[in-house]
Amino acid sequence: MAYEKELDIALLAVQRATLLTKSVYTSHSKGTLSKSDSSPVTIGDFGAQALIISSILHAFPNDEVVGEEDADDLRANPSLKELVWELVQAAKLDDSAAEDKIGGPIKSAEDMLEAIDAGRSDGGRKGRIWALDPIDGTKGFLRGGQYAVCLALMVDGVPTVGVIGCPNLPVDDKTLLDASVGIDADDKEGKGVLFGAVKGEGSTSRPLGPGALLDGNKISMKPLEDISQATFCESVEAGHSSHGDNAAIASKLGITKPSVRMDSQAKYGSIARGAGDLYLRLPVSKTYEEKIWDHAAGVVIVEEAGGEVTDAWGKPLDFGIGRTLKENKGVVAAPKAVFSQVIKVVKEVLGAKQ
Ligand SMILES: Nc1ncnc2c1ncn2[C@@H]1O[C@H](COP(=O)(O)O)[C@@H](OP(=O)(O)O)[C@H]1O
Ligand SMILES: [Mg+2]
Ligand SMILES: [Mg+2]
Ligand SMILES: [Mg+2]
Repeated sequence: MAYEKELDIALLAVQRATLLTKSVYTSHSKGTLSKSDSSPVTIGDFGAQALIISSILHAFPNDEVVGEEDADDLRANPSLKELVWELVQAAKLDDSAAEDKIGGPIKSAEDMLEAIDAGRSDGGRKGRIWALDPIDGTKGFLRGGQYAVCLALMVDGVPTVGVIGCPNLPVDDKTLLDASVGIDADDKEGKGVLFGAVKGEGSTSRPLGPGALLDGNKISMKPLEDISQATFCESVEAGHSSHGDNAAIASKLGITKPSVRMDSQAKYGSIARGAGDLYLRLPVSKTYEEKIWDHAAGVVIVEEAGGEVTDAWGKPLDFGIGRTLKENKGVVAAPKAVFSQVIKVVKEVLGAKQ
């Protein structure tokens, strides 16, 4: 299989990072800071970014990484740095051969900061660049909702390998989406899924536990004969995606089921395994640029499960122009068979607002 080693390392790296995020999820103190754009970041985000970048650079020392976070706040705040360092030291895979493949423990707190800062690549159209979202859906993570640890390898600007770890999603691929999946989520018995995909090779899911070492189950989007029967998902946060526009689109498509709101790229994983059908992310702000790490992994997983993903105007997402998708607005994902029907209505709704 193409990119077998990359997928293997990415699965193990995400697996290990979720050990850390799960311990923060259930802890009272999440060390939350507010970033310059006033979005939240926690000790879980920093710790997961350190672990994953150190895994990737151990296996592929010449690759670049575009990571969401940087270590400035930790360098300025020694006690916060110490908290993250304790978490990072505690996150270890049970299987020692697997742990060795991703380089074993990080050696020192300074190495940890350097690993976090190795995510400062500007991205681009040439070569091998990983896009990393150490915790996607940080607001969900803080609220007790869904969140995801997301990693993708882009080759010459094209998302080629994608891995998403969702500690709070039901492990069973057959669990259909309803409102309960998105709210009051936990990682108890029967929860935790690891999605993986390689371009041209299909998408899989497996249990997030020690499951990174098992073969994945093939997943695919649900065949949808009648679009009015579709279940669509969208962000919980109304500031991230326009609930009003999404609802207008659903209604024009004849969809009567209420939307399923959930945080993070758990939405991409869910529709890829047929638990829901459509993902609508209609822009709220005219100036916001979607970040490549919020979509790269999800796009490979949905495309390889039989879906199509474009922006809200039907334009292909361009991951090769830097850290953001600045030439795109919004995101729409749907099964190939109904994609043109969906995008036509999305354009009508957006066009009416111009
Ligand atoms: N105005 C905005 N429009 C769209 N997305 C936004 C946004 N502000 C923040 N985001 C992004 O929305 C992501 C979460 O998406 P969702 O709503 O689907 O859970 C955040 O990822 P992080 O949580 O990794 O910061 C953040 O990058
Ligand atoms: Mg963030
Ligand atoms: Mg994100
Ligand atoms: Mg994030």
